[in-house]
This record gives sequence, C-alpha cells and structure tokens, in this order.
Amino acid sequence: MKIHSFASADAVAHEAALYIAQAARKAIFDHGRFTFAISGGRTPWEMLKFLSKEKLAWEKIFIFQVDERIAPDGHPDRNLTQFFKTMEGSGLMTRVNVFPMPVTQENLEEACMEYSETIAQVKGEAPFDLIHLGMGADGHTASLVPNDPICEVKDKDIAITTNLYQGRLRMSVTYPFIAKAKEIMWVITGDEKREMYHRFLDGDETIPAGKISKDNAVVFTDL
Ligand SMILES: O=C1O[C@H](COP(=O)(O)O)[C@@H](O)[C@H](O)[C@H]1O
Repeated sequence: MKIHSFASADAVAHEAALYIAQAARKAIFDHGRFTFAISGGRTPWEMLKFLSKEKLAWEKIFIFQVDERIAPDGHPDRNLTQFFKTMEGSGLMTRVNVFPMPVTQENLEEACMEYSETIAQVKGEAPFDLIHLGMGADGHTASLVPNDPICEVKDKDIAITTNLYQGRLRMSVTYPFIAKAKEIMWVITGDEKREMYHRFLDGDETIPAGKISKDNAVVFTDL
C-alpha cells in the first residue's frame, strides 16, 4: 500500500483529487469509462471541489455512493445532499453520471439489489475502477460500523445496517464489493483518527477498516 503524507488536510484534498483525475483519464483511455464510488462524512467535499475543476471527459465518469444514511431526499444528514451542494455551480451536473443510493425506497432490501444491478450494468465486464474510503475515529469505514451484522455480509455487494448508527440506519457497500474493486483510495485526515490510523496500518482486524486488503490500495493522509 502506497502512503502519501501531506502537511494539511487541504493539501490531502488537492492531491487526492489529482490522483482521482489521473485514474479517470487512465480508465477512460483503457476501457472508455471510469467507475468511481465516493464516501460520505465530512472529508470528501473539499477533494470533490478540487476534482470538479479538472478538465475531464465527465460524460464518461460514473459516480456511485459508498454509503448513505436512510433519510429523505435533501436532508442535511444525507451524503448526497453534501455531494450536490459541492457540485452546485460547477456546471458538471448535466455532464457527469451520478447514481444516488435509493435509500428512500420502501423496501430497502430490494433497493440494495437494484443498486448492485445498476453497478453491474454500468461497469460491465471491467472491475469497478476506484473506491474512495474514509475512516471514522472509531475505525469504521463506509458504513461498516463496529459490531453491526453488516460487517459479516458475504453474499451481497450492497446491504443495510441492522443497528442505528449516529441515529440512522445506513445503506453501504460491503466487504465483498470492496474486495473486487481494481483500486481502493483511502483519504484519512484529522488528529482524532491518529490512533485508529496506526491500528489500520498495523492490519488490526478488530476494527472495520483493518479488514480491508492493502493490495491495490493507496492512502492520502495528514497523519
Ligand atoms: O460516517 C461516515 O464516516 C466515514 C468517515 O468520514 P470522515 O469525514 O471522517 O472521513 C466516511 O468514510 C463514511 O462514508 C461516512 O458515511
């Protein structure tokens, strides 16, 4: 796993965006499209702002969500709300292909299946190109949260958490989906994550982030 360390979260966001842009150019050159899954929380938006300024074949970029809170459309808790806010004014929303997790559907199990099928159709035979992951101060990544049965899911690409986490159920990619991706890109910033970051680097499998393979992975961090 290659680690890129920088002095500030701002530098991390900028360099991570350049990395994604480069991965997109390469994937589009190699197989005509770029499939990218973006995490939520607080850290991705600065990175996305930088990314949206890159000159790319945006029509050939297909953006999926890594995870999402079960909440109404437009709710501030939704990762998608932050995504749209960040992209607002970039002029890219009519060009890029965005696939929101269908978390407002009544039957969430069916919604997970539908999302997996959409991903499969879009990516075709190629592996999913790039998954961006963050890590919480408790070691969670995506919505693979400590002690939730979602961490044991082995037969689905997308699943729902069983327990409320920070007040909400969530839809998330699972370990098997992450394991099949061509590349994982971690963006981990903030001093509150230092202890978990070191446990993650040491491969501590008692935290959710520690269970993800470090092959084909890259880290951008200020830690
Ligand atoms: O709850 C979440 O938190 C993690 C970490 O977020 P960050 O802003 O501290 O990087 C994030 O990766 C995940 O997608 C999100 O839903």
